[in-house]
This record gives sequence, structure tokens and C-alpha cells, in this order.
Amino acid sequence: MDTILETKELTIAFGGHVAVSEVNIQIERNKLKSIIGPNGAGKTTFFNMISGQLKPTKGQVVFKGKDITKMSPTDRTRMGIGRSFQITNVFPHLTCHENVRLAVQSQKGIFYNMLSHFTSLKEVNDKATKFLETVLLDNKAQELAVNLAHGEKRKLEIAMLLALETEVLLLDEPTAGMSLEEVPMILDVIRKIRDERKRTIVLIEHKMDMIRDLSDSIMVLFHGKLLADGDPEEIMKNEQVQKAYLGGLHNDAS
Ligand SMILES: Nc1ncnc2c1ncn2[C@@H]1O[C@H](COP(=O)(O)OP(=O)(O)OP(=O)(O)O)[C@@H](O)[C@H]1O
Repeated sequence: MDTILETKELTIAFGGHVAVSEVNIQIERNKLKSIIGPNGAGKTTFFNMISGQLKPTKGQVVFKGKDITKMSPTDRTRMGIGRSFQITNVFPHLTCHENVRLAVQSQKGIFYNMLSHFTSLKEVNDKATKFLETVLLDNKAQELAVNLAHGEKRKLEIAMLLALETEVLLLDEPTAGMSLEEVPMILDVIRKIRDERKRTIVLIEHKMDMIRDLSDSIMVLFHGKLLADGDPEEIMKNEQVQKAYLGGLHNDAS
């Protein structure tokens, strides 16, 4: 397996409560892995340790063979791990195209500072257009961000994440708060990025149909522990997984 991201015995305790316990997982490059589990299973906490918002009590996060456990969230983004909510700088009174263009420019600032003055405005503009096309938002390029529907804002966030050239996209419930009509749009966007096979996607999601449809593999957390990890068919058939969900512990699998 071509592993891009790995956790080793990853553990965190809040006071006496162990929220994530000794999770060993390998995430394959350019594939889509979903994380599922009942409410409170530790999914977001696990994400926070990968992105650097939380430091583990024990264990390691390894990215492209390098131990990044002690690195800050900003340094991890620079290395190529992007999380959607890190895009706090959506400027409401700039257009979608201008917002993505700023992300393209900031990526260039970080990585190609020495060359930045050689980069033509046209190249930056074209890149911004390309990322808006990827997230199916090119028809709103000249719309102010403030006027976007909720689902469209999430698409803009993903475009900005792509513009930062992150190799790993961490998406925490991208459909949360969306209307029923908006969900298929975001699904199309994620499927499109997956099918390009240029990025690794790690997705937390409660919508089972969506997970089954999109995932190359699924890991299941239960009470902070890794209950199962495998391909979607295997996971859906797994008796322990079914018990964890059917035991009434999960109230929003749909
Ligand atoms: N900062 C914190 N301090 C104390 N306890 C925390 C903290 N963050 C998370 N927890 C606890 O860790 C456990 C796991 O929470 P987490 O939010 O990771 O679960 P989750 O699987 O993402 O749940 P959901 O599906 O409801 O979002 C919960 O018991 C939660 O109360």
C-alpha cells in the first residue's frame, strides 16, 4: 500500500476520559477513506489530532514518513494537510473568483516566494477559474461570497482548500447543515476530486448512502477505539459494526 498518512497508537485523554485510544491506521495516497462511528465515538477528536488542533497524550501522526506529531496546524497545512474549517478567510464582500485567487496567491507566497513576481496575473486567474470549475461553482465566479447559499459556501471553501494545493483534504461532515437539494451537489464535487486521483480525502460523514457510494475504505470508531477498517462491502457486513449501530447508540445514521 502507498501510505501517505499514518497514525500509531494515537491516544488522547481529557481528564480521565479516553476519547481516542491507541488507533493504528494507514491512509492510502489518492484514495478516499471515510471515518464513521456513533456520536461521541471520537471522530472529530481523531481529525483534530491529524490536523494538529489537539496534541495526543500518546502515539504519533506520520505524514509521508515524517513524524509530525509535534508540528503546529499551520506547518501541517504548509506540508500539505488541509482542513476545510481552516479556511476562515472567506471574504464575504469579494467575489468567489477573487476569494479563490487570494488562496492561489497565498499558496504561491508560501511555496514559491522567490518566484512570485514572475508569476503572471493570468496564470493566477486561470488557476482560480480551474478550481471553481472543479467544485462546480464556475457559474458563480462573479457572485459575492456573502450571497452564496450554504452549500455553495462549502463548495467555495473546498475550492480554496484545493487552491492551497493540499495533498490531503480532511472534510468533517461537509454536508452538515445543508438542504436536501444541496447534498447531491457536494457529493458530485467530492466524487470529482476523488476521481481525479490527485488528492487523498479523509471524510467524516453520517450519511451512509453517501459513504457507501464514495469510499474506497471505511474505518469505524467506537468508544474511541478502532472497531474495524476495510472496504465498504466488508464494513457494512461486519457484525460488530452492525451491533455498534443497531445497539441504539447511534441516532443519526441515515
Ligand atoms: N476538548 C474536549 N474536552 C473534553 N472532552 C472532549 C473534548 N473534545 C471531545 N471530548 C469528548 O471526547 C469524546 C469524543 O468526541 P468527538 O466530538 O470526537 O466525537 P464524534 O465521534 O466526532 O461525535 P459526533 O458524531 O457527535 O460529532 C466525547 O465524549 C466528547 O465529549
